[in-house]
Amino acid sequence: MNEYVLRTQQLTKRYKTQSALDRVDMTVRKGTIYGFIGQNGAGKSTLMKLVTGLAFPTSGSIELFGATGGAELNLARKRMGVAIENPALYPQLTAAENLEAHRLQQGIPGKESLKRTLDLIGLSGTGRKKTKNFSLGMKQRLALGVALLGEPEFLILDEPTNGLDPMGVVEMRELLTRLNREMGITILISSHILSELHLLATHYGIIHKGKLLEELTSRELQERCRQFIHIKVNVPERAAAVLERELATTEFEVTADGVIRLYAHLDRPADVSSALVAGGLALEQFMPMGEDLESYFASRIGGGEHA
Ligand SMILES: Nc1ncnc2c1ncn2[C@@H]1O[C@H](COP(=O)(O)OP(=O)(O)OP(=O)(O)O)[C@@H](O)[C@H]1O
Repeated sequence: MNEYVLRTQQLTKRYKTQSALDRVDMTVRKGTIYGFIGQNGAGKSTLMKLVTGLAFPTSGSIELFGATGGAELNLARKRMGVAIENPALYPQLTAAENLEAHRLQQGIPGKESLKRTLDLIGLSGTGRKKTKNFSLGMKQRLALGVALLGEPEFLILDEPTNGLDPMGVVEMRELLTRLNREMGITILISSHILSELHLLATHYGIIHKGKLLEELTSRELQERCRQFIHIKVNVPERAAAVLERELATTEFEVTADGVIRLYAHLDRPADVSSALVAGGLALEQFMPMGEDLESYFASRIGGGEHA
């Protein structure tokens, strides 16, 4: 899919001497869920504020639905729903009353959007319960509801899973997945925890100290975090033949230095080593390896320190 919802070019924001965003080229394609990952202070909120018009760039450009500036860009912003930082929820009001207050503030016609939105965010059963008595997960979903009132094509969500318990994270993930798959809404979502966006995001951008270090698809991330058994033997070609013949697998690769990475039989390491030894091979190294998501993230931003 090559239609862009958002593209930034060399987008830069400086606060006095502090550089919050440094020449960021970001691309969000239509229909995707873009996970924007970075530690606290990395620049995630700053980018979102620039895109939504809550702050102005020092330099660089923003293209939203093909619009690049002035009135055209402001018009394009109307196709966007936004939840950045703490949402302005009124604690004394119910979920429906909160939505109604925001509907009026945003000038969205028609009350019918209230019921539809409440159903969508799973809060239609909360009746007279005041928002102050909601769980954090419910408050986050209500904030999402506010962003959904204007039936946006593009949602920008700043850390909507922040502070949620694992169940809350799953609920938010399911809801966002539904919005994306069933309603075709493109989503830009930030988090400082990569694994929270796992199973949700289709694309990732990793930001560190204001610089976008990398953009990659979830498939590329999966490949990079793939688990394998690292095998070093005296005769790699014979080991390859043993794996194919005795363990009926071709899911391995032999690296240039003769190390085998076996991606299958990860749950049966004893069977693998026995087969190799029975094939007359001497095992020099044999260990499970691979990065998990968080260590991949740490290795990327660790590298960024020296960039
Ligand atoms: N209004 C401001 N004035 C001065 N510096 C700011 C301002 N807003 C942000 N910054 C600085 O810009 C940098 C990026 O901040 P930003 O809020 O974008 O990070 P973030 O990735 O969203 O992190 P967090 O999750 O903590 O919000 C930080 O160093 C921050 O201190």
